[in-house]
Amino acid sequence: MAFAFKQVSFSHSNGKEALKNINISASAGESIAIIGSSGSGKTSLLNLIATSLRPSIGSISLLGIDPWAISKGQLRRLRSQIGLVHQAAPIPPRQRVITAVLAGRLGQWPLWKSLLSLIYPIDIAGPQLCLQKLDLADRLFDRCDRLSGGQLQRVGVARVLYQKPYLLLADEPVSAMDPVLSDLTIQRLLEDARSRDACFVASLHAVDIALRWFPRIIGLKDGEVFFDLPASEVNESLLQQLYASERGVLPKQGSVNT
Ligand SMILES: Nc1ncnc2c1ncn2[C@@H]1O[C@H](COP(=O)(O)OP(=O)(O)OP(=O)(O)O)[C@@H](O)[C@H]1O
Repeated sequence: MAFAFKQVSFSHSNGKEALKNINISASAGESIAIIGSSGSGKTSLLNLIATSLRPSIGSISLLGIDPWAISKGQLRRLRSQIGLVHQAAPIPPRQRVITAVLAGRLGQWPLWKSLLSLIYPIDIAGPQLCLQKLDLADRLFDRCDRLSGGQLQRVGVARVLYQKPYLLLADEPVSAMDPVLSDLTIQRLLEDARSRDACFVASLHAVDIALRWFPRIIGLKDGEVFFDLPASEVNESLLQQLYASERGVLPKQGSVNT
């Protein structure tokens, strides 16, 4: 089992309950898209899998391990097997692209190697290959603040491809990309996960991309699992209900991006 949530609820420090009674699990090699309105809990869910957040209630198992019942050293090792593509890549602006990609393995390397990689690129071919897959190899030595939003997002994706985690998570990984690059990037992430039997979970606002590429779709609504279905069973009526606002105002027919 790649991950399992048992009766998990999560509240932010201000008391806002972002997730309620979540019971989901995924096997190695599975690819899942999380969809739902803004504020439905997608980022909170991914951050719980990434161990950036701890459940308020319930339990989580990641790669067969309870992350909150192990030592700090064991948690560090577990985290090195979990890769998260953030909504906005947390990359220092003056950093070179190659250094930003190398950072994917910081958690797997000894301290001396990690520190050295921040000063001197200790591997060039590895990051170059990851960037090549995303059509960005020509920017290897550029500074990150010279890149467009979509290019920077691809650096974040290249970093996780370089990391090769068993749990590959992505929070809106293609939100700043054009349709062609969005498809290419999602395809690359899926190929990478499948080739290593890793579990891939991505949150997406673009429902058409979710349905086109992912075999399993989880719809979150107001912090709860509204549906958890094969993509072939997700229809327009379910999507209308998923995205209906609390005041009952439905998006017009066909306005959901399928
Ligand atoms: N740091 C925080 N402190 C307090 N409340 C938060 C915090 N982060 C998120 N929330 C709240 O938790 C709920 C879930 O937020 P979350 O970011 O998980 O949603 P989301 O589905 O990822 O949204 P989006 O699609 O807009 O990124 C929302 O009501 C949000 O306002």
